[in-house]
Parts: sequence; structure tokens; C-alpha cells
Amino acid sequence: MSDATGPDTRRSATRVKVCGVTREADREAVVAAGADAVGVISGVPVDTPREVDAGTAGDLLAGVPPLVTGVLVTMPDTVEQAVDLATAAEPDAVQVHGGLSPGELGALGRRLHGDLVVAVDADADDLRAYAGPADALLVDSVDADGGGGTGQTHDWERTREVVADLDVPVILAGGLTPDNVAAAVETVRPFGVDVATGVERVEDGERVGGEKDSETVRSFVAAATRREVVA
Ligand SMILES: O=C(O)c1ccccc1NCC(=O)[C@H](O)[C@H](O)COP(=O)(O)O
Repeated sequence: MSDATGPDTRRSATRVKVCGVTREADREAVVAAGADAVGVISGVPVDTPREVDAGTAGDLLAGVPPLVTGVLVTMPDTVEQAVDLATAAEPDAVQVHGGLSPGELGALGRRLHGDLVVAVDADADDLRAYAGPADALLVDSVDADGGGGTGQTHDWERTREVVADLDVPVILAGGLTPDNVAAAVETVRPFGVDVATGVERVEDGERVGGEKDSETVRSFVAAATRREVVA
């Protein structure tokens, strides 16, 4: 904890996950930037340029080096579906969005080899119920289907209360960018932060969905962790 005289160790230890990696070169850029986790999205019913097929997810996750966490991000209809995908892709952790109940998430967690990250709507009332089966709770600005990658921020003050209230590590997501992530960390004091669209490549003023910009990724990690950007 920070005080008037000492360093703020919680602040400097913020973990960073970069999500929606679809290409090997982007995975390498994310790792080189010093991110703690690489998210690969597969098995989602929503239309997103960040989704890859199960085989590609497995290949991308297999190339995540030791000491960096490869996260499979999915929206299963059933526990079985998530187990099958995780068995095929062999991630270090699984992040689940969508409609599984807390009971189903508990059953899923018991069948996974790695950690279970449960993504929840920042506006939901029953966050505590979802924290129970989760190894970490990802508090996100989700769309009507429960999917992420919306690029929208939410009420950080409320999420700060969630962080203070729950014992489980909380990862802040939703509309984070290199420009706002330091303020978000300062306000929410999360265990970690997560970004997808905020580090994508921009061409002719338009964001290119599914493609990361290595410079922006580096700036994001540096801003989230207060590290210097190394050219
Ligand atoms: O990114 C997606 O398109 C997506 C679709 C369906 C389920 C999950 C998805 N993303 C999960 C993430 O962890 C994102 O990083 C998170 O929602 C934050 O996204 P953004 O607001 O774009 O930073």
C-alpha cells in the first residue's frame, strides 16, 4: 500500500494483459513490450475481427514463452464446450465471457488445468456471485451479448469499490488506451489491466480490427506500469 513516504508497490506491480492477438508478429510485440499475459479469442458467437479458429488459437498460445501467461478467451454455451476448447488449445488460463452461471463456472474451474478468469459486466449487481468460482474477475464494459472489445470505459469509481470489496484479483478492462490507463490504474487500483481495441493499428484514421500496433502496445504497457518506453 502507498503512504506519504514510501513507494506505491501496488501501483507499480500492475499486471497487463493484451487481448485479441490474431498474428504471431503481434504476439511477439506484446511479449517484447513486457506484457504479463497474451489473450487469444476463440469460440465466441459474436462477430469480431479478433476471433481466430481453435487451431490458430492453439498455435498462438503454444508460442507464448515461459513466465508469460497465455489466455484463451471464449464465450461457451456449456461447460463441456469450454473444456473441449481448452483441451485443444492448451492455454495457461481461460477467460470466460457470456452466460454461464456461477455454478457452471465453478464446475468449469474444477475441470481446467490453469486459472479461470471470469469476465463480468461492470454494471452488474451480482459480481460477488461470479467472484466465488473465479481465480480472477475481469470487470469489463460488455455488449448486449456479454462480449468484450467494446472500446468503452465504464464507471471506474464503482469498479474501485469492487476491488476494495472482493478478495479475488480484479482486472480492469474496457476502453483503456495508452492515454487513459495510468489514470484508470490510479483510480481503480486493480490487480491488472486488459486492453484489446485500444492498442490496435490505425490506418487512414480507421482502426484495423485484430491487428496490434507495436508502438502503441509498448506505450500502453509503459503507461500501465510506469516503465520507461525503450526504443
Ligand atoms: O475483443 C473482442 O472482440 C471480444 C469478443 C468477445 C468476447 C471477448 C472479447 N474481448 C475480451 C477482452 O478481454 C478485451 O480485451 C476486453 O473486452 C477489453 O476490450 P477493449 O474495450 O477493446 O479494450
